[in-house]
Amino acid sequence: SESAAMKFERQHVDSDGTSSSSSNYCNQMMMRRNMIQGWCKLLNTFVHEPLADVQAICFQENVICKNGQSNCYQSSSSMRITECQLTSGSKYPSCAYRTSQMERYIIVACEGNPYVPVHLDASV
Ligand SMILES: Nc1ncnc2c1ncn2[C@@H]1O[C@H](C(=O)NS(=O)(=O)C[C@H]2[C@@H](O)[C@H](n3ccc(=O)[nH]c3=O)O[C@@H]2CO)[C@@H](O)[C@H]1O
Repeated sequence: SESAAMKFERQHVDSDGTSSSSSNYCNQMMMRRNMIQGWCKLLNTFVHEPLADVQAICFQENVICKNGQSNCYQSSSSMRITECQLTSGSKYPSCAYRTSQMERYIIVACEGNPYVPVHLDASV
């Protein structure tokens, strides 16, 4: 089955994707990355940086996670991201997203050996 690290990459890493201004980016990507499974995910961030740069965050600034755990890390530089936010009129299985391209510091939770991102906590 899919590891937590692989799930993180599927859900959050789109290195080649430009933070495309196409308003359809999120509608396409949420489907393509299999995130419309049973319900419409409220919010999902895609990061447009090389995988190695995203993995390196696990060795950057240690911060407290939203859930109180201490295995979260904030990127030391801002990153190109696209935020996909569910629109109010959405009804599963037709999940419609608003596509917002941004530059943000991202906060990930890391686990395992090798110590890699397993969860995207927030962007600031
Ligand atoms: N400290 C930890 N250490 C290790 N693991 C930890 C830790 N914390 C959680 N997990 C695990 O991660 C798994 C998971 O899916 N968590 S999730 O909160 O639902 C993911 C959020 C994120 O996908 C998305 N979101 C959110 C904000 C944003 O800016 N961008 C954005 O995309 O929304 C989702 C809901 O918020 C779950 O198995 C949980 O146990």
